[in-house]
Amino acid sequence: MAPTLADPFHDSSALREFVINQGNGVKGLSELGLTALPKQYIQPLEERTCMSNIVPQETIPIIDMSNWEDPRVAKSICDAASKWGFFQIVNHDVPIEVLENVKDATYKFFRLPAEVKNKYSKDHSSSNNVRFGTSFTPQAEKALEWKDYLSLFYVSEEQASALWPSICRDQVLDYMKKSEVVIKQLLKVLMKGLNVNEIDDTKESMLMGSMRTNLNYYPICPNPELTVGVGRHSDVSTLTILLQDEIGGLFVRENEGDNWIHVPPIKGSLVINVGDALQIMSNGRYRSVEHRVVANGSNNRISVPIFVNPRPADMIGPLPELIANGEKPIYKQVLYSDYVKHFFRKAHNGKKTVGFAEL
Ligand SMILES: COc1cc(/C=C/C(=O)SCCNC(=O)CCNC(=O)[C@H](O)C(C)(C)COP(=O)(O)OP(=O)(O)OC[C@H]2O[C@@H](n3cnc4c(N)ncnc43)[C@H](O)[C@@H]2OP(=O)(O)O)ccc1O
Ligand SMILES: O=C(O)CCC(=O)C(=O)O
Ligand SMILES: [Fe+2]
Repeated sequence: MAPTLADPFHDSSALREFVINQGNGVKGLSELGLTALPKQYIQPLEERTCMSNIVPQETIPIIDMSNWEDPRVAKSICDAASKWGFFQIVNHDVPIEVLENVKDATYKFFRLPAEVKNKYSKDHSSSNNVRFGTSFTPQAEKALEWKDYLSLFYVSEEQASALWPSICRDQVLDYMKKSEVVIKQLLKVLMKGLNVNEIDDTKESMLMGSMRTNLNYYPICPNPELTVGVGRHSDVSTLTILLQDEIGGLFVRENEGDNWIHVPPIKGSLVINVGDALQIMSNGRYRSVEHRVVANGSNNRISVPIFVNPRPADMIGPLPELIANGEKPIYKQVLYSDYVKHFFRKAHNGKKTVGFAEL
């Protein structure tokens, strides 16, 4: 039964019950028509987005992928990965219908009744490879985040057929499959920029041996200025390929300072960012940069990142080619699954995860 509107979630166990245990998520909270944000979502002042720190005149690079092998295009990709850690690509090979279909499928999944979505929650899912959840790591967070998600770890078509929700399975598989071409193009260019001219099977596994797609849903929020959609973090991936809708709200940190730059939605584009695994493998030459998502008081927003990762059992560290060239390693070898577990066991705290691999 839904709680009444007069201070319905003063008691945190009632909030947990409604949002997490019953699978209503923040979408369910939003649809109750609350007039004030429950206190559990109020972020400390320093974590809220302050408009005076937004630099409206700055923008991350927009790169046309139609001539990706042209040395000037390749240079702009490597420069963007070193300077910004973020860029948008246009004229890539992922068909627009594939992108529209996965966005439609995302809405369809989140419109399912709570009890159906809840079959995929941490407590009910038959596999760790499919997880419906809310916030980031609710058990470790002092303040919750205003986001629900479905996370799908790809093992095989057979496993996806058996375990993934049928309402979005084919559209997510198609998006992942069609994105592989551009992922390989980007990795080829980025490796060449490090003088790594051959990507053999071992290297390919380390760069893109496992993939996870998240469907993110950020519902309308009663007091968006008091909370966040996603707190400051860097991704633990090699690369992230992010599809966002037309609403906007993703911000990227500029040069480790206090300034944040908006990533404007561009129809048909994909946002690319370097993750911690590539920062570590490139010995810091490519940067995984902090980003965050604001909450929105007027519109629901969705995004669909594909996290391109090493395999959980891979040891990652600075690439041997860089060290053989006389470069001093700044990271040690770490087991990727240890790195990921470290990330998920604590609340979002900016760039601190990479400290786990520092020498
Ligand atoms: C959710 O909001 C997010 C997510 C993000 C994500 C950013 C990324 O870069 S995701 C890419 C992560 N890497 C991978 O997908 C590699 C593949 N990972 C795995 O196969 C496994 O998770 C493992 C690393 C091998 C660990 O397996 P296992 O030993 O069986 O342990 P698990 O129970 O699977 O997980 C350990 C611990 O982490 C939590 N966790 C794992 N995956 C997720 C997930 N996708 N979403 C949420 N939480 C996850 C899990 O709950 C476990 O915690 P316990 O408390 O149960 O110990 C960026 C920003 C966001 O807001
Ligand atoms: O929704 C977005 O724009 C970004 C989400 C994000 O940073 C993530 O899921 O890691
Ligand atoms: Fe992210």
